[in-house]
Amino acid sequence: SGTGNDRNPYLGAQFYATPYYASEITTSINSFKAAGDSADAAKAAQVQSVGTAIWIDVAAKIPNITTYLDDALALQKSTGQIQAVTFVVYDLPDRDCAAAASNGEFTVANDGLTHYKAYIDGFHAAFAAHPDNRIICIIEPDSLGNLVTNLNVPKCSAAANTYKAGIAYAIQQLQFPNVALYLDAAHAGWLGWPANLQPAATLFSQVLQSAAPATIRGFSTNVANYNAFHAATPDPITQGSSTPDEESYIAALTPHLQALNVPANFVTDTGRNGVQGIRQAWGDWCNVKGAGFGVRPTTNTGVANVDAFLWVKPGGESDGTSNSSAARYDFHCGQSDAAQPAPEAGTWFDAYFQALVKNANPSL
Ligand SMILES: O=[N+]([O-])c1ccc(O[C@@H]2O[C@H](CO)[C@@H](O[C@@H]3O[C@H](CO)[C@@H](O[C@@H]4O[C@H](CO)[C@@H](O)[C@H](O)[C@H]4O)[C@H](O)[C@H]3O)[C@H](O)[C@H]2O)cc1
Ligand SMILES: [Mg+2]
Repeated sequence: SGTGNDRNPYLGAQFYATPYYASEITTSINSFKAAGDSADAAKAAQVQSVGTAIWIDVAAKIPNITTYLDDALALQKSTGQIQAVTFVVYDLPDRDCAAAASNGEFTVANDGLTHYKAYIDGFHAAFAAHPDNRIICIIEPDSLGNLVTNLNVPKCSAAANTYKAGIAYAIQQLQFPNVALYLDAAHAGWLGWPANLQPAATLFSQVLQSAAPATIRGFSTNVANYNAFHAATPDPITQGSSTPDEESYIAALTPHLQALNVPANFVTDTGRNGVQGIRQAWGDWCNVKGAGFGVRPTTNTGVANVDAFLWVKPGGESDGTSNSSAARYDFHCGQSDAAQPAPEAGTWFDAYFQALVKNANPSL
């Protein structure tokens, strides 16, 4: 199809490290230094050069796309190395419909699809002006997962058509020779269950048919989650599942996608999966205590149809507030395995970042 979806976009490229994440980390470097912990301060400094995805979670951040692409282009020219820049498209109306922590700015009731299309048009314009960058988009984490398992949640069922139309529009508008798209496929503990697997593949296929002839590179898994890619021994919480890790989930999903002629390449988030056995239940997702940075971004995944391990969720940015009186409080963020006190989703959680550094596996 002559777009960036025809090949692994990360091959031969550096994983672009954003100045923004580096600046957030400076806060924690200073915390380590203030505690006289120079060793961990040095480890934290290493993380400043690890590539993470850039979450465009509000329309006000659309100008950032150009800022980062210009910065990455300058870096390409000065180093002679291609910089793969990964964005997360994350602003659907009634976003995060089965939770409360990451509710977005648009609603279906308030003409959300119109606003969402304008948001996507902002990506289109920025990408059209940057033909020399290597660009990847992770499209709408959790969204289709919610349409597979949470249509019983009124907010999800009411938003279903808007999610599908919005995602199809995004796929159509983000077709460029230098852009690769990965649609979010949740994770092993969410859609890996036999009851969810075929419905997920069918839904992905339907969305792609509505976007045709526009296409994607494949799917992202484990975004903002903690699952092992390859678990030496299954985490107890996965008891009874035939897909106890991301590798087995991807292996199980792939034939369902191939049967529907849907591209079956993947990227998996390893940004917070260095430590297993830390969750009380597989559904626990909020600021899980004991988590550590996982395998650094690489194309050496060991699996032919897994293009790369990425750090999609920037470790250290909160999953959600633990303040039970806050508007966006979600009870998962107040559970026994959730680190507390935690700030609002997306804001810097210094203590959590410090723990990710200490618990990193492989170690920093
Ligand atoms: O034995 N069996 O055969 C069997 C069969 C079916 C079973 O049921 C399955 O159980 C699973 C595990 O509880 C559930 O998975 C959880 O679903 C939640 C949404 O509902 C997800 O939460 C999201 O997480 C995101 C970050 O990942 C956040 O960004 C986002 O804000 C947040 O909302 C959890 O990750 C995810 O782990 C499935 O729905 C459910 O169908 C269970 C057993
Ligand atoms: Mg979230």
